Amino acid sequence: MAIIASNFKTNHTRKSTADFINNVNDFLNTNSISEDVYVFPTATSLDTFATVSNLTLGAQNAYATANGSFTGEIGTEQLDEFGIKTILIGHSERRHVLNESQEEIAKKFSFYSELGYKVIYCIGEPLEVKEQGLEQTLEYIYEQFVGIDTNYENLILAYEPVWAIGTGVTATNEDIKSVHSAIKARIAKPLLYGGSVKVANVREICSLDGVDGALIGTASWKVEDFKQIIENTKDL
Ligand SMILES: O=C[C@H](O)COP(=O)(O)O
Repeated sequence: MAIIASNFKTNHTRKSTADFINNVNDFLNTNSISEDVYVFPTATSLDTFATVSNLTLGAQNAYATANGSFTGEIGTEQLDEFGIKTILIGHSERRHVLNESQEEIAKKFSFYSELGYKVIYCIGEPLEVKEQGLEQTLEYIYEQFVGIDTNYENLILAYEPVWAIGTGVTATNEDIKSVHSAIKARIAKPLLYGGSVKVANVREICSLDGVDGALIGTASWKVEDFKQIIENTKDL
């Protein structure tokens, strides 16, 4: 059974997020779909929704704190208000656009894992590393596990090559298989693929050996497309 996750990034309003969640919830409920589905809205659109048990709302990011003086950040006090117990950590845009260091990421991981949060932990290499070959790629990826307890029970991994994110260029099946099998050989955790997953290729990608689901940005933001993605990966 595939795990399907939608990362809204900086898209959707409170209203459109609520419409999206309720629509997906009705879809899962009516069609008795039991895939694990995650939605990561913006922090301002987090809310309490009555959903089926296999639809989970998560935070795209939060600071390693309950509360305090961290301007612009949210902590567990704000997440608790909506019962949010799932978080993305190490996303490529946090690493490469917001310049979060591995040390900060590891600190965040420790904080949220100690609280029992489900963590979707992202790893992936930029283009200049990929061009150096598989060995360098894996070396780069393994550095992203420094300080991370990969035995943590509530851990899901997501391999997202930076060059494939939001570019429309999906990694080839061979690329995905070689990186996934190497990571899987080291870490026995569910492993999602992310990077230009689309309605048309999601089933093929999620059927590959070592791929347990997909973390999707762009192609998941229209609710009809996201429902089609869920439909396309049914019964895998
Ligand atoms: O979190 C999702 C990934 O960054 C993939 O984004 P994308 O589907 O727009 O390439």
